[in-house]
Parts: sequence; C-alpha cells; structure tokens
Amino acid sequence: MSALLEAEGLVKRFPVRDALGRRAGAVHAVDGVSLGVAQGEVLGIVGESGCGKSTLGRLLLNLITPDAGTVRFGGDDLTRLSASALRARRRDMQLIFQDPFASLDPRMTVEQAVAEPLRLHRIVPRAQERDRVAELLSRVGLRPELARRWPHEFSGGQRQRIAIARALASQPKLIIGDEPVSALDVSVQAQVVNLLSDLIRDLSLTFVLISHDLGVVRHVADRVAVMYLGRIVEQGPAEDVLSAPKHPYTRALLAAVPGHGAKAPPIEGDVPSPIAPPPGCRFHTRCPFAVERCRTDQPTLGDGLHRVACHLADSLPPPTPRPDRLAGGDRLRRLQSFFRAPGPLPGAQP
Ligand SMILES: Nc1ncnc2c1ncn2[C@@H]1O[C@H](COP(=O)(O)OP(=O)(O)OP(=O)(O)O)[C@@H](O)[C@H]1O
Repeated sequence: MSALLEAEGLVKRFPVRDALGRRAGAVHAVDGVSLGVAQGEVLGIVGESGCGKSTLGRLLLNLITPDAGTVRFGGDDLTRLSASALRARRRDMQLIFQDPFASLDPRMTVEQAVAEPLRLHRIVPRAQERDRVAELLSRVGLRPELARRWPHEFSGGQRQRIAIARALASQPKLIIGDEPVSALDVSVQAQVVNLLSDLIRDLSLTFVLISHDLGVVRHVADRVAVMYLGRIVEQGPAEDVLSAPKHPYTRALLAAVPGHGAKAPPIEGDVPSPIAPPPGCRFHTRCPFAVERCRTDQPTLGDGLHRVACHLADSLPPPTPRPDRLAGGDRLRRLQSFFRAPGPLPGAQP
C-alpha cells in the first residue's frame, strides 16, 4: 500500500525557560515518530492529554518545523519545500480545529469564511463563488440561506459544520481533524462524527483523526496509532489495535473506556515529565509487565505502514474479560454464587 503521507523519525522539542527567562531544558513533545497514511485511509491518533497528538498533527502539515525527521506528502518532502511551493501544497492539506468558536473569524460572514479558500486557491471563478459556497453548506447539512449570517449566530455544532465546509472548499486530498468533536455537546458529537464519516466515504478523503476519545476513533478509523509521552507505542489496523491490543498501555486505555470488554492491570504512578522522558519503551516505568529489555528497546517496528507493538506482545497474558461483559451463562453463574441460589434465578432462561 503506497502512502499519501509519510513521516519518518519526527522530533519536536519546545524550550523550557526558568523564572529568569534562561533556557532550562526542553519538552520532548514528539520524539521519533514514524507513520504512514495511505490514500483514502483514516488514521486515528489516540492518547492522553499532553502526549503530543496536536504537535504531531501540526508537524504532519508542516505548520511547525520539526527539529529532525521528514514528512513526505504525495512524494514531496514538505520540510524542504520553498515557502511558495508549500503555500501551493496547502490547498491539498487542511486542518479542522477542536474549538469551532475560535476557528472562525467573527468579522467574516459564513459566505466570506467559506469563500476565502476558494479565492485563495482560485478554485472557481468569482461569479461561481456564491453557488459553490451554497453547495458546500448543503454538503455539511446547513441551509444555503444561512450564508449571510455571522458565526456568533450559530451553535457549536453548526460552527463546526461551517469549519468543515471551509476545509472542504479547496478540495483537499488530506484533512487532519484535531479533536474535531471534543468541544461539542455529547448529543451533537455523534451528528458531527457521522457527517465526517459520510464525507470521508463519499469524497474518498484521506483523514487523520486526532482524538482522546476511543469511541470516536473506533467509529471512523481504518488504522490506529497510540501515543504515549511523545512516541507511538502501538500502531496497526483499527480492528486489531482496538479489539486485541498488543501493548499494555493500549490495554489500559481501552480498559478505562466504560463498557469495553477487557480488564487490564491499573496503571500505577504518574506520567513522567516530558522534559526527561524515560529511555526505551516510554511506558516501562509504569508497565506491570516491564522487563529489563523494555528500559532500552523501543516497541518494535513491523511491516506495512509502520506497524508498532510491544516487543513482549506474544508473551503478555491475555486480558481478562470484565464481569459485566461475561457471556450470559457465566453472568448467571456469577449471580447465582453471589446470591447463593441453588437453582436458576427467577425469570432466567433455563
Ligand atoms: N508551544 C509549546 N511550548 C512549550 N511546550 C509545548 C508547546 N506545545 C506543546 N507543548 C508541550 O508539549 C507536550 C505535547 O503537547 P500537545 O499539545 O501536542 O499534546 P496533546 O496530546 O495534543 O494534548 P491535548 O490533548 O491536551 O492538546 C505537552 O507537554 C505540552 O505542554
């Protein structure tokens, strides 16, 4: 499978300064990340707050410059393009932000906001702008008559739809959504997730979905990369990673999701400081299964679009099923022993 977007060994550190403004170290926000996204594929990037997801998203679009590593998009190394070549390439790569209240300019009507990329990248002649804006608004489920209104007249969900219409205007090949639904009310989140998955399917978009919400990622992603403290600890097909996780950190993340089927040992201790992250597998200081080798070896890289998993994966004990997800017979036996009932419980099927 050929990659539309491919990152190799990305590193980004942010300087940390002391009270006197002197440099006192660096936050290792992204530290040696390699990944690939195939044409038409949806890659979910998951991990706790502060693990480096947003920094990685910005590096992938070359909105910030990496300290090391490369990002290739459609064959071009973005880190080496001239400013004008990069501007032209931006047409193909769009970002949807988390906060729909901050991402739209309050001084622009909806029509102006959505038409701006049309004009910037000369997508349609001026005479056709209004029709194209109307088309884009309908595509995201908004009535075209709303085009003359101002952002403050809309709800959070509607604003995010406008931001999505704006992102679609330049007919991009790749969209990165950085927590695109997490600022929305729960009732609206599902509608916007459904809209995104319809657009991804209908327009054959290549999409990188950054989210701390595994439920959202499960709904949309073909492949999943799990980040911890600036590194990817597991990466692979969504079905494998989310149903049969091969890294103890992924197991723990999944076990924390209400209603998920497997139990994992609780994670002890705090996330180490990103100023002095542990060597080897980033998770080894908190991992209940860690052995000596984990202090020096990173999770192993496999084939394909940079598969990654714990090098102990084959020897890890299988996750134990949760009592609330036991098969019907097992649950009944558990209830019977709890109530010390000798026979079937009242109302239970024989
Ligand atoms: N501009 C910056 N200057 C200094 N440190 C930064 C900067 N941006 C991010 N960081 C630090 O880099 C690390 C990764 O941050 P990042 O925002 O990428 O994580 P995240 O997983 O997206 O978290 P969240 O979901 O909370 O946004 C954090 O420790 C953060 O404090």
